[in-house]
Amino acid sequence: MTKIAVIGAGSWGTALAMVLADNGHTVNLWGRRKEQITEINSRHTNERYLPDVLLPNNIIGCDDIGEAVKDVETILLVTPTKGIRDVLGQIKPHLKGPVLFIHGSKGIEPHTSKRISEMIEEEIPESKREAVVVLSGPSHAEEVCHRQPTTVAVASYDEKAAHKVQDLFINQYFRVYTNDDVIGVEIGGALKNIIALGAGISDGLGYGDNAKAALITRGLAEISRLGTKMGAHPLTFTGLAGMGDLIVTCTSVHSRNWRAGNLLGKGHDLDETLEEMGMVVEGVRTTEAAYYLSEREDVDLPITAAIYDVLFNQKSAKLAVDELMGRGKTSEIGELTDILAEKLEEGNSPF
Ligand SMILES: NC(=O)C1=CN([C@@H]2O[C@H](COP(=O)(O)OP(=O)(O)OC[C@H]3O[C@@H](n4cnc5c(N)ncnc54)[C@H](OP(=O)(O)O)[C@@H]3O)[C@@H](O)[C@H]2O)C=CC1
Ligand SMILES: O=C(CO)COP(=O)(O)O
Repeated sequence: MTKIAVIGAGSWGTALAMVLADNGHTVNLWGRRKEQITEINSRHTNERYLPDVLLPNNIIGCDDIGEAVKDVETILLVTPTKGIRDVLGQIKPHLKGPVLFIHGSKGIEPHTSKRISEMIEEEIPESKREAVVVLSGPSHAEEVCHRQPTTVAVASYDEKAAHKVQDLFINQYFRVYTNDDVIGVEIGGALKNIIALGAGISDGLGYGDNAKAALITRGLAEISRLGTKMGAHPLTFTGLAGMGDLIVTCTSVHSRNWRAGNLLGKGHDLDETLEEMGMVVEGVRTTEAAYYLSEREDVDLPITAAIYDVLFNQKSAKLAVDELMGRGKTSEIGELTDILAEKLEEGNSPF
């Protein structure tokens, strides 16, 4: 059994710590608030993030990040994307030998447009990294913490590391698949949050299931286009980190992105919405990042652009939907096949 540091004691960090603890590993769960760590160690609860859940005794709360990562061979990062570089900076001075880095966060950094694995590679010297593995898929913490059947993908360029992480997490309620498409798994997990905001907006406006199915499907089309252009395997988007996570995030009341979108669709502005949520809504910053990626990669992302205007340019949600529906005529898969043809012509086959 292994000793693992989980960095981020929010809903997802705590739920993943529970999976690891159920598998017999000792988990140092780091959070930045002393009172939360005292609660985890004395009452074995994390009421703010996972109400009414009893945590296994082999989860040890730490508010000192140096203590949390001391003598561990594996570090799982699960803070919101905006905190990733900061925690990596705090961890770095404490690393003695190479460590296996896993991350379960879903986002892209605005302005740099970096994926989280790229941030890890930038912040942690190669000599201190055994490998980087991404964990993503349709997995609401609220269900995982009740040990409800859940599936995820773990992706790494290092096949052995992906299998190691599969072995760390897999159990009877948490089934883990490996994948070697790091770009696809990260892009799918991050961009589905934008589409979930859109699904929430659509529901908030009172539109029905047809509109939601359209958003999920055409959302998947634009995620696949951007991801494939960036070097992902297009089939990854039909899998757990693509279609799987889109379905769960666009249709579940657990989704913070869907709930935030729902408030926006009902007429609340962005500040009111984020204040009401009180938990991370990754889709907001990821919309900004994807908007710029769309320009950089020259890939049309009409739903993302519409949501960008609703979030940052005060466009009314109703007008954004009207404009999306009134766009010029296009074919369903033509743009993706053009991207694939271009890749093949350049000798950059994603297959
Ligand atoms: N919740 C879920 O079901 C899932 C979430 N994810 C992803 O996991 C990541 C974390 O989400 P989740 O756990 O749900 O978020 P929560 O909002 O539930 O919790 C966020 C946690 O991160 C801490 N935190 C916030 N900002 C920073 C920062 N700048 N530096 C360090 N720590 C910080 C918070 O601390 P404090 O309490 O002190 O504010 C809190 O412990 C996100 O990228 C999300 O997309 C992925 C799959 C499922
Ligand atoms: O990623 C998630 C489920 O797979 C969680 O989504 P939210 O951040 O929208 O709650």
